[in-house]
Formats: sequence, structure tokens, C-alpha cells
Amino acid sequence: MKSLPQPRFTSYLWACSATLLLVAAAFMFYVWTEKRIDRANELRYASHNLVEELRQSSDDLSRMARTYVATGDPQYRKNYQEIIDIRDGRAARPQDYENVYWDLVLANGPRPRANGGTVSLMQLLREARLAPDELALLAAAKNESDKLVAVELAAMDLRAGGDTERATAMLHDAAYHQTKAYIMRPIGEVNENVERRTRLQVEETALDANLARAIFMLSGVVLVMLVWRAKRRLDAERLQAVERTQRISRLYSALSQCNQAIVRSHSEAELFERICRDVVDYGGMAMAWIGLIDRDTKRITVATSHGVGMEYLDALEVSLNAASPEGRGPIGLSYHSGQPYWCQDYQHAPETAHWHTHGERYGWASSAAIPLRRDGEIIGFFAPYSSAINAFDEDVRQLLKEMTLDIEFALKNFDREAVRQQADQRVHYLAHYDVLTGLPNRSQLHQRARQLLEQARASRAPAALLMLDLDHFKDINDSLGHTVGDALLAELALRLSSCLRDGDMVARLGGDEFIFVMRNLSSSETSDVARKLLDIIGQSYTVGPHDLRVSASIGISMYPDDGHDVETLLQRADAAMYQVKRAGRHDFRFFTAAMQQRAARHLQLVNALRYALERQQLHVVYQPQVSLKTGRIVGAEALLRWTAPELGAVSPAEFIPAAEESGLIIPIGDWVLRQAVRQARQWLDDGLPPLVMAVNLSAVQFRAADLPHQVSQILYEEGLPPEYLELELTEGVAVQDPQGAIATMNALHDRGIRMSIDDFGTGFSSLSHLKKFKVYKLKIDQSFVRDISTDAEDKAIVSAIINMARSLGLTTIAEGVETVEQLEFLREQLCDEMQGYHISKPLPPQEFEALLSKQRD
Ligand SMILES: Nc1nc2c(ncn2[C@@H]2O[C@H](COP(=O)(O)O[C@H]3[C@@H](O)[C@H](n4cnc5c(=O)[nH]c(N)nc54)O[C@@H]3COP(=O)(O)O)[C@@H](O)[C@H]2O)c(=O)[nH]1
Repeated sequence: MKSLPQPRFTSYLWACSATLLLVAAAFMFYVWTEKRIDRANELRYASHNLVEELRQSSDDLSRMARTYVATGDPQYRKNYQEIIDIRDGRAARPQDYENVYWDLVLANGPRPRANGGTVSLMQLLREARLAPDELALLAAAKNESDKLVAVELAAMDLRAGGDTERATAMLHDAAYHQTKAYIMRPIGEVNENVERRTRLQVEETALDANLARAIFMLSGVVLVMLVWRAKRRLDAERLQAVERTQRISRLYSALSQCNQAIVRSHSEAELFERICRDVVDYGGMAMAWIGLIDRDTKRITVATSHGVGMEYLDALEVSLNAASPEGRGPIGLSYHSGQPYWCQDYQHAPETAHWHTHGERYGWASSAAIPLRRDGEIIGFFAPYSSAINAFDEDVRQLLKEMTLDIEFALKNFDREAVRQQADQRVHYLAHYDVLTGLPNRSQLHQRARQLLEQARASRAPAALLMLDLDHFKDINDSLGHTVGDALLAELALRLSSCLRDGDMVARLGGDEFIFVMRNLSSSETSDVARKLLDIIGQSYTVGPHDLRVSASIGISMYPDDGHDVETLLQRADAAMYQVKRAGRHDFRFFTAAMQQRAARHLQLVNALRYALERQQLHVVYQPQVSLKTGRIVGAEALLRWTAPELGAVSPAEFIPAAEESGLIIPIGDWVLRQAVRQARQWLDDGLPPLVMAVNLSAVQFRAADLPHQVSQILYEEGLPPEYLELELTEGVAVQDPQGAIATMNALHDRGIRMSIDDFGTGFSSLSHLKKFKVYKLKIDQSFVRDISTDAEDKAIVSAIINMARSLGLTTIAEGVETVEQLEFLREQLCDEMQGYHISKPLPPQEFEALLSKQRD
């Protein structure tokens, strides 16, 4: 039942003040009426006294006169005259005059003391505000009294004259008494009149006084009641204020808890749970829940709840569909208005009718639905329930709105945090994993490998580190593009991962280089793994329209024999892999101490080579190439020499591979080419017989995309016609990408530049390819030439090469010719040209020039 609103304390204060005024007015009225009664009584008393004085003075005069007549004592006549004088205002009225002059005189002898004032009795009677008729009666009495005075004076004169008898008779005769009676009758009438009138006046005033007293008492009672009620109201309001203060402080502690919840919560679910708990534990709610909108069904699903009666939510049906009853409740209304909905009387509100029966058991008296937004869109509702009607006053509403804003702020922060975490995870992923293959990257490798070695150390078990590098993978990238290369690497990573046991790892170091760390493997088991890897890697890859095959080189180092830390094992596996590469690739090798020395030497060479050009440690020598028909020098092969102060003279057989692997061959090769071209131009300019300058071109140089342009540029800049230059290529340039090699050769050929195949017979050139190569010369490798005088097989090979070349229309040149026997055999076989120590070692330019000059002569 609704309670009537209580008047506030200030209303009581006004009522009290008004009543107090009424009380004061009633009191004053009462005092005034009492004073009026007093005044009426005083008047009655005074009137009565004065009237009595008139009667008494008459009696006193009679007595004085009779006593004088009887005694003849003049004092009585004197007294008589004094009474007359006082009464008529000629003598001052004595002090304490109580009408009875006789009493004053006879008291103790002395004369009554005057009070200083002289006023006649009649004047006093007039001032006594007697009624006019009363004054008229008293004036008549005074007249009669004056007549009697005249009689008494006459009687006293007779006595003074000695006629006592007549004097006495005059004071006792019937006329005397008749006059006396005429005096007394009006005085009596006046006395009665005054008595009656003043009593009436007193009685009337007493009525007023009673009324005033009644009003005073009544208003007093009312005032007391009002003060009492005001006090109760004041107490109630004070209590309310205290309760409100406590409630507000509770609400603020709920808000503070909410803020703490926001700070402490790490997830949306945790935050929702804390908020519901805080609004119940600190905000005075019986139960609270948070529901989230299911976007598909438009229904509300309970995310979290706290408080008593949470079972209510078990069967709760709430939706946003305004067409259904469960969509027209506080949540539905809140959703459609976008505002919080406060239901202050849950059991009687029409909007909660659908849930009355269900909610009755839980004693809900108020409920609210406050929308929760994320990025401005309503995602759910915060729904607190109270067991009190009108629970959501302004303070509570404000609190809940603020809590909701705080929740929304926290949601935004969670979103930001989620984005940040995703970014962090991405950064972490990028920092530790290879994006292309998903394998651990270099930094992760070091970390994981250290852990694996630690475990191996702890279990005193061996471990293997395998460094795997694809052979000629660059060719695939260069010829088919990086997309194809990337796809192949991704497929390769999957294959490699499939070879892993639990606890082992494979990482991509970058490019086509992979590292395996495997525990509990003996050397022979590691060999099996390496073979298996080579086998798996060698199976074909289908990338788009391409059917590709690759091979790999694997270097292996063993823990603890080859090293105790990751860095050492990596270095040693690298050295082993380097040896595989040098030995022709597509194989695996274990690290050995010799490899270590070679690797160290390799590193030393590469480091020194970096500065060889700028420190002018390089120079070119020239070896003559002679026609077997004419015996004349027809060409020169430019051969690079390097003398470094710390290393001495280093053979190109040693430093060229190092320059190729480090990429230094590109600037160095350019430099050699320019030197050789310049020299050829110089000799032409010097008038020496024209010759072809042969320059070795490594496969690395040959694969450079701008090679044809670069060569033409040097020729152009140095002013040498292209027909005077010959590029010596090894068979290897065409192994990986024959089509690309053919295209480059075509481009060089189109620019008029000659090409020869160096070291022919040692590589894998197929004849079908050879036919397509725009080369004009084959250089028979000196390993075949060396023993042609004695080795029948070499003889047969050299003979076959010469015949094959001739059938293809190619010129042949034999290198490494040191003896006349070798020379003779080659001439017999119709080899076209020769080069070797038999004619000359490679010579510095001046010496070569001298040799050439001799030929001119
Ligand atoms: N890419 C480049 N490769 C170069 C360059 N300069 C040299 N090289 C290559 O280095 C390898 C070793 O060369 P080098 O030590 O200069 O040896 C050459 C000759 O000195 C040697 N030769 C010549 N005649 C004889 C002989 O009668 N006996 C004998 N024992 N050796 C002889 O043969 C090498 C020439 O080889 P080739 O080039 O195959 O004709 C070597 O592979 C060079 O190619 C360079 O500038 N760039």
C-alpha cells in the first residue's frame, strides 16, 4: 500500500510559528482580559470606597457634632471642621485615609499626616468614572449632607452658646434623621449600582478571559502537538538524511567497487560478474544480471548474475521483438527508446505483467533495464532488481547510469586491449616465427635450440643439429619468380615438419636455409634422418603449372662432440654443409676438424677479399692461346691474381669459389672484365696483332640479369669491338635453368660477343642443350689433356670431344698442354687451338706484349 507523503519539517516549522503567534496572541488577549477584570474590580473597589467615604464622612460629622454637643470639647468641633475641609478639598487628604476619619483622630492622638494633595471628594467621585446617573445621585446625597452640615453647625453654635438641650435636640430630631436618610439612600443606590455594574463588567470580561484562556490553552496544546510532531518529523528527516548519506556513501562505494572491477577485470565476463556482485553487495540491490543480445534470434541471453533469486533467470524469456509479450517488458522498452527503463512497482506495472506470476515468488518490487553499448550500439542490458518499491530514486538512477558508462568505457578498453594484444601477438609471432612457412625463425631457433641442448645435457643424451640448404634455389626464384619460390618453400616446410618427432624442432633461418635440432640421435640415426630428408625434399613439387624438383645439401654437427652451444654447432653444421656444396651438392656430411680449418680459411679469405679491390691487391695475367694450324697466338686468357699482405699470393682456384659464395665475384668479375677489355684495346692501339681476349665468367656473374648490358657497356666504354672478346662459361651456368642460360647467351650473341664452354667434359651439359647454346668454342678440360700421352681413355675422350665439336660446328681448344706429346696428339686429332705451359705460363701484360711482339716480327 502506498503511504501518504509526509509533510516536510519546514511545513511543521511554519505551522508551529503560526500556532506560536496564536498562542502569544491568545495569551496577550487573556492577560488583557485579566487586566480588564482587575481594572473593573479596582474601579468597583475605588467607587465603593469613595461612595463609602461620602457616607462615612457624613457619619463622622454627625458623631463629631453630637460629641461636641455632648461634651463641649472644642476639639470635636475642630475635627468636625477638618473632616469638612478634607471632604471639600480645602485640606490635604491624610495619609492612609481609610474613610474613617474618626479612627485616625482617635488612634493615638496625633493629627493625621497630610499626603500633600488637596482634592474634593466629589472631584474624586467624578474621576472614578462613575456613571452620570450615579454621580447625580451622589451629588444629591452630598447636597443633603451639606444641608445636614448646616444643621450640625447650628447645633454646635447653640452648644457653644450654652444651649445644650436645643443643640442635642437638633441632632436627634426627625428632620435630622430624615435628612440623614436622604443622604444614605442615594449612596446605597449608587453602591448597589456600582456593585452591579462592575460585577457585570467583571463577569463579561471574565467570559473574555475564559475564552482567551481556552484559546491560549488550546493553541498551546496545538503548539505542543505541533512541536512534538515537528520534532518527530525533524527526527525522521534527520534519520532520512543519515540514511540517505549512508545510502549515497553505499552507492558511491558501489561505484568505487565498479571502478575497481573495471581496473581489475581482465575479461568482459569477469567484469560483468564483478559489476553484478558490486551492485548487490554495495548498491543495495537484491539481484542483478547482465544479458546480451543474440543478434540472430533477437533474444536476450543471461551472461552473468548475482544475488538472491537468481533461479528466476533460469526460465526467463526476454526478447527485443515488440510483437511478443516478452519483448514489451522493461528491456524491450529500453531497447526501443535507447534509454534506461525504471520499473518502480514491479508487481503492479503493466509492462512487467508478463512476468508477474513468475517474479512474485522472488519478491521483486522494482526493476530496471539499462542499455549497455559498445561503439554506440546496444549489445545488452544491465538489469538490477530490488525488493523495495521505488528503489530507483534519482541517486540510484544516477549511480546505475554512471556504472553503465563505466562498463561501456571498460568494454572499449577491452576492445582496445584485444586489438593491442592481437598486435602484440602478431609482433611476437613475427619476432619468433617465419611468416611464409610458420616455422620458428632465427631468434626462436636460438631460444628453443638452447632448451633442447639443455635437456640433452641433463639427460646426457646426444643431439644433432642439421643445417639444410636447397641447391640452386635462387635459380627457381630468378626464373619462375618469387611467388613460385615461396610456394615451394611453404610445401617444403610442411614436408620437413612431417619428419619431426615430438620435442624436435625445425626452423627457417631465412631464404632456403633450414635448421633441425633433434635429440637422442646417434650419428647413424642422424644419417638415416638426413637421407630421409633428402629423399622427401627430392620428390616433385607441383606449383601452379610447374612441376619442380629440388635437391638439398645438409651439414650436420653433433652435440656434445662438435660443440656444447648452439652457436658453435650452427657454425660447424654450416662448415659441413659448405663442404657438401663444394663437393657437388645434394648430399649430407658430418662436421670434421678439417672442415673447420677450411671454413676458417674460407672466412679469412672472404674477409680479406672485401678489401682486395680498393687496396689494389688484384692484378690480371694473360696466358696465350695458340692456333695449332699456324702456331700463332690467336688469343689470350685473362687470369686473375691476388696477393694480400697477410695471406701472400692466393690461388684463384681457392679464392674464386669464396668470391662466388660471398657474392664478391660480381664487382671483382666486372673489374677483371674491364681490365682485360682495356688491355686488349691497348694492344690493338699499340699495333700488336689482333687477338681474342678470353675472360672467365663465373656462373654467379652469368646469372646477373643485366649481364649482356653490362658487358656491352664495358666494351663501349673501353672502345673494344665485341668480336675481340670471348666469355668463358662453365657448363654449370646452364644446369639449373637451361632456358634462362640460352636466353642470356642469345642476348650476348646478338651483341656480337663470343662465348666458349670452359672445362668441357667435367660438367653435365647435354648435347641437346649444347646445340642450342650460341657458343663457338669448347675448351677441353686439362684433366683430360694431362694424360692423353699415356691414358687411352683420356685419348678417347679428347678425341670424342673434338669430333663432336666439329660435328656441331664448334672450335676446340685444349688447356693444360705442357708437353710436345700432348701437342702432337691434339694436332693429330685436329684440335684447333691449345693453351698451356708448353707455350707459356700466364704472363703479366708487358711480358705477354713482348711475346706477341716477337710474333709480329
Ligand atoms: N671466374 C673467374 N675465374 C678465374 C679467373 N681467373 C682465374 N680463374 C679460374 O681460377 C681457376 C684457377 O686459375 P689459375 O690458377 O689461373 O689456373 C689457370 C692456369 O694458370 C692453369 N694452366 C694453364 N696452363 C696450364 C698448364 O699447362 N698446366 C697447369 N698445371 N696449369 C695450367 O689453368 C687455369 C686456367 O683454367 P681455365 O680458366 O679453365 O682455362 C681456373 O678455373 C680459372 O678459370 C677470373 O678472373 N674469373
